Amino acid sequence: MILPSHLSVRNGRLRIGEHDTVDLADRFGTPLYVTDEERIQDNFRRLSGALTARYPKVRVLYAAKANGNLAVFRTLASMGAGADVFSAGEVALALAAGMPPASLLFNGSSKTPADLALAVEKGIRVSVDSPDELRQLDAAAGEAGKTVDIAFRVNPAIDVPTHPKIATGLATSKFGIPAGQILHAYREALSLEHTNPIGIHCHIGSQILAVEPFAHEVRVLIDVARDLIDIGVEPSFIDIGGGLGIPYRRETERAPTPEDYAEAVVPVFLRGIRELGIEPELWVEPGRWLVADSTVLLTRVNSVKTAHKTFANVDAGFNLLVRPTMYDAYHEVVAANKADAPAAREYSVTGPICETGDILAKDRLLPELAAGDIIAVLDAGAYGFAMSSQYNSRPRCAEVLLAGKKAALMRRAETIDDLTAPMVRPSWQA
Ligand SMILES: Cc1ncc(COP(=O)(O)O)c(C=O)c1O
Ligand SMILES: N[C@@H](CCCC[NH3+])C(=O)O
Repeated sequence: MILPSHLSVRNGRLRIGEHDTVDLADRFGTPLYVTDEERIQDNFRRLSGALTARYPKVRVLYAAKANGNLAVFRTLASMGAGADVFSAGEVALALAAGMPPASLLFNGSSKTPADLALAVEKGIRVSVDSPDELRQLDAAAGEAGKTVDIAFRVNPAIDVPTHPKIATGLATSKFGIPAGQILHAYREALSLEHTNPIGIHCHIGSQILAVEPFAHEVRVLIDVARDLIDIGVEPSFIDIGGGLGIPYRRETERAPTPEDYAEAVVPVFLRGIRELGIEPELWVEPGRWLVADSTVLLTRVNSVKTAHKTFANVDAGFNLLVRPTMYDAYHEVVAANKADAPAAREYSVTGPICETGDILAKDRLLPELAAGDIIAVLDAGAYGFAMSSQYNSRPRCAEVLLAGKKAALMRRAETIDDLTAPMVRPSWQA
C-alpha cells in the first residue's frame, strides 16, 4: 500500500503524524475525523510556493466549502490564505479565523438579498453570476452609500475529465455567464454607479487530474481580459478557481503535482498578460488539494457478515462521508489495527444507514476483520465532514486536530439533544 508521508505503519498499526490511530479511536471514540494540521500547512506551502515561484503576484483563496471547521480556517489564515466563500456562514468562519474581508471573494450562482447586503456591509468583493444579480448588488450598495468591487464569473464552456456532477465550467452548467454575454455584463457594470468591475473569475470543476483544461481556461480568461481592456477595464485580478485533483487511488492513479499545475498555467498566464501589457494578480481557489489528504475518518467494525459477499458493517456511513455514495468516489481503506496483516478476503465496508447505497468501500481486499476492529478511510478531509448530515437521526461525530504530539478536539461529537434542540413543538400538539 502506498501511503502519503504523514501516514505510516508501526507495530501493525496505522499512524497519522505522530499518533497511533487506534489510540485516537479509543481515546476520542468512533466515528472520528482526524486531521493533521502540519499536512495542511505543507500542502499550502507546496501549492502556493509552486505558483509564486513562477509569478509573485499570486493570492490563494481557500475554497471554504471543502472543510468548514474553524480550526482549519485558522490554520490556513495563519499561512496567509484568503477564502472563496459561498454563504454567510462561510463569511463568518473566514472572518472569525482572522481573514481580512479584502482577502475574500463572495461566490455563488444564487445569492440572497441578505448575502449581497452582507458583502456590501463587510467590504467583500463579489463574483457576480448574472446581470440580474449585478443590478441587485448595485442597488444594495447604493442603499448603503458604498461601492463594491466585483468580478464576473465566466462560463468558459470547457469540458473537464471529472465526475459530471462536479464539472462546473460546461456550457450547460448553472454557473457563470457565457463568454458571448460577458462583455455586455461588464459594460452594464461600468454604467452602474455602485459596482466597480475589477476582476475576472472562473472555476471549471473539481477533482481534475489533467492540467490542460486549466491552461485552456487561462487562455479563455486572457481573451476576456483583452476584450475588457478594449472597453476601458484593466483587470486587477484574474481568478482561475480551484479544481486540482488528488490521487485517491495512489496505486494506479497519476495526478499532476502542484509544480505540474503551475507549469501548465503560469507561463500561459504570463504570455497573455505580457502581450496585453497588464500585471493583474493571479488568484486560485484550491479546496481539495489543501485539505483532502490531511484527514482520516476512523470507524469501528460493528459486525461482519458473509452473505453473497462479505460485509464489514462499520459505525460511519454516508451520513458522515457521502462521496462514495454521491459520486461513486473511491477512498482507500486500511484496517488500522491490522495494518500489516496479510489480505484475507474481499470486504464491502458498509455503514449503518438504512439505504442500500450506504457503502464506503466496495470489494476491497483486507485482512480478516472482526467486530471492534478500526477501519481508517483515507483522504477524507475535503467534502467529508463538510457534506455530512444527521440522516437517520444520527448525531454527527467529533473532529480532532493533531499538531506534532498534540491532539485536541476541534469539534465535539453531537448528542441526541443536539438533534432535538432546534425542533419546536407546534402549539396544537400536547
Ligand atoms: C467557485 C469554486 N472555487 C473553488 C472550488 C474548489 O474546488 P476544489 O476543491 O476542487 O479545489 C470550488 C468547488 O468545486 C468552487 O465551486
Ligand atoms: N463535493 C465534491 C466537490 C465539489 C466542490 C464544489 N464545487 C466532492 O466531494 O468531490
